[in-house]
Amino acid sequence: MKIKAKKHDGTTSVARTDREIQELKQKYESMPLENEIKKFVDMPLSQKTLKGLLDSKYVVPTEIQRKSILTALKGKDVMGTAITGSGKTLAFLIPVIEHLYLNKWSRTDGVCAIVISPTRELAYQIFETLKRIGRYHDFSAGLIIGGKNLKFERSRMDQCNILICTPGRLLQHMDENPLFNATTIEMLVLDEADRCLDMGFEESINAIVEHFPTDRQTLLFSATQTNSVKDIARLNLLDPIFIGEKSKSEDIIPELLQQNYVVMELEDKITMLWSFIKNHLKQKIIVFFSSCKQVKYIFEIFCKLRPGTSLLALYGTLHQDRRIAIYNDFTRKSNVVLFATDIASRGLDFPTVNWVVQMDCPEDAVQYIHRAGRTARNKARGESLLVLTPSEEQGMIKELEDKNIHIKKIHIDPKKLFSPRLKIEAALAQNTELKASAQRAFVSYIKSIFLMKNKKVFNVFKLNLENYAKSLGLIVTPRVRFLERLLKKKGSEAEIVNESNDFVHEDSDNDDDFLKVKRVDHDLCNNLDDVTLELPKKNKILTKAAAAKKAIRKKIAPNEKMNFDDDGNVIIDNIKQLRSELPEEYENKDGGINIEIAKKVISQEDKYDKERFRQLVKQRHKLQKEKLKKHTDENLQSNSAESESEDDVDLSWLPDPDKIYDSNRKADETEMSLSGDDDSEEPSSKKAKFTSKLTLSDAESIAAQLLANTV
Ligand SMILES: Nc1ncnc2c1ncn2[C@@H]1O[C@H](COP(=O)(O)OP(=O)(O)OP(=O)(O)O)[C@@H](O)[C@H]1O
Repeated sequence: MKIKAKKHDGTTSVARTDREIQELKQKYESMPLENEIKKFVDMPLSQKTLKGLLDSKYVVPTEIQRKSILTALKGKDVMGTAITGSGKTLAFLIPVIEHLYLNKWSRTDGVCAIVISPTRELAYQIFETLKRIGRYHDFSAGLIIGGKNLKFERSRMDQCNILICTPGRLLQHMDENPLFNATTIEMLVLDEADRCLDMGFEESINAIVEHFPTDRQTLLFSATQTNSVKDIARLNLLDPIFIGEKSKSEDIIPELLQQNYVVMELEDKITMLWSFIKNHLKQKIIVFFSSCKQVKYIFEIFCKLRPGTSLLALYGTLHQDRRIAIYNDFTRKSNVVLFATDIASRGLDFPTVNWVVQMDCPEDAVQYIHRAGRTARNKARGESLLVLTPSEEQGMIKELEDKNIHIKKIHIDPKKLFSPRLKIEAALAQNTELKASAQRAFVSYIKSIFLMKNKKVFNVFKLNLENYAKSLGLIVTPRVRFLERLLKKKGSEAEIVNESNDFVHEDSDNDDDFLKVKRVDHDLCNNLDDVTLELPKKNKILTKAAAAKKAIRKKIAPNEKMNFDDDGNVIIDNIKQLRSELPEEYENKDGGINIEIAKKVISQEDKYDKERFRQLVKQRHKLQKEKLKKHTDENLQSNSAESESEDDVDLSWLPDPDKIYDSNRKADETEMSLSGDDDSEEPSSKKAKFTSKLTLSDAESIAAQLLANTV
């Protein structure tokens, strides 16, 4: 009975799914108009999707969702632009889920949709949203980002129906993973499309798109526009539908975002930031800097000074797991300050951020919009503060106004500023690592300014480096070697400024490799998404193998050691001359190593080596024998001399030795027989002095000597 019920249930569920799919397809043919849609339930969406949306408290679609979901469900290509925080993620995730559902995609069918995001954090965030709204569906999804276990991803990738990836990592899998089959892909989504399509990811995206079928559906979303015509051609978009307006400022800046800027000298920025944090202890704040090293240093020093609120830091050189942990930590907390580089500027949706502070002037208006857009999301209030130096003010404000971004200048009450300078100096005096970190931050900021494109805004020679160093707690201004070298080479500041136009900043520990092409082409690097390609070649370390190869290539004969005698003639070592002919022949040949010949050479040389060793052993034995013979001859001579002297002396008056030594005779004989074969090098007379049992002849010779002395 139970089994029957199960079977019965299963059959109905399949039938119900089929029926729902049929109904949805019919609805697609007569899509409701945009203004008829008040809630998600008014859209032709599957029950499972609607349930997922409802669970996540998404009831009323935002404008971009209303427009683009309906268009995308019809299978059209979409280029969607809407202000930051307006809900673009759901605008593409819902059509993706529905496409899989309507086409009855199952786990065994392979990858159907790929969503590409320029940063790992954003990919992670999209993946989390997908998990929430797609929880009632049976598809599988995978997060493919750099810094994660490549092997694990590789083994699971072909079982995923939806992949959320960063471009570099996706390309790596496409190139190296035989399990990955791109021909099944029916949908491609680029989130932050303008960033994905700019020169940093250009080649990666081109290479990725090449693998995909051309009849796929493509959805592009961003808060800022792409170079549309060129990109449409690159991505093979087919009559794309443009959604979103581009000209008015209210279309790119959230309504409830209050935008301010303040002008101050570079050396006052730290004081301002410290005071700002102290005055906003109960708020959630993101502070943007232009380089990892600045973020790292400010985070370290402010942690030491304990401002009285939680501090976090997010930058690209952190380990991926740490990055995700910090992301989650900041999402969860409400009174917290996050110091970040621009990896946090695009797409990240941190709830209820009160303030965005841009400590370093953004590269351009687009970067300004994305940074500022981390607050005032989805019709919430938020404030942004841009900090400019006097030399940056005019150029940057003009650039923003050109994009219809109107921003209010404010002045900070000097009474509200508390300088942490003395505390910072004291902390640096005690901690050399912190001091080194400050020096790195100093240099990386100078580099960032030097490499910025817009020279009307950024001019490194207008900075007061000495005062800036002091504001970081550095008594001595660090040397900026690359500037010194360039000044020496070029002669004038103006020329240097022009030269730096083609490059932008990237962190580096080494002053020598600071010039890097803006935003590396990611297919060239293995799995990272924010690495840069170096232009000048580094001084290569010359390995022994490389030196040997060079010598062979240039036909340089290696040196040979020669020994000379006192007359200046070469000493020829006969043993060393023993060599087989094969190696000589082999050495004279050009070209690489032939393993087979090399083996033969080794075995031949081995024979000669053994022969050489045998001869050496023979020589040694011969020498030992000669030495022994010489020694025995000497002993014999001394014994015969003794016996001659015995004959000359009259010993008849002495007592009979046989009687005296009779008792010991046996032992003496034994002793003699043992020592008789002894080939030790000590003369027997000397040895007798040290033994208590003397031989007969020794005892007699001693007695004779004693007698001679007494006479
Ligand atoms: N229909 C909706 N109802 C309620 N909240 C929504 C709805 N759609 C999106 N949101 C919420 O709005 C916030 C912003 O959404 P999302 O991150 O998708 O914006 P975005 O347009 O992609 O922003 P960005 O341009 O910065 O990437 C999120 O917290 C999301 O949960």
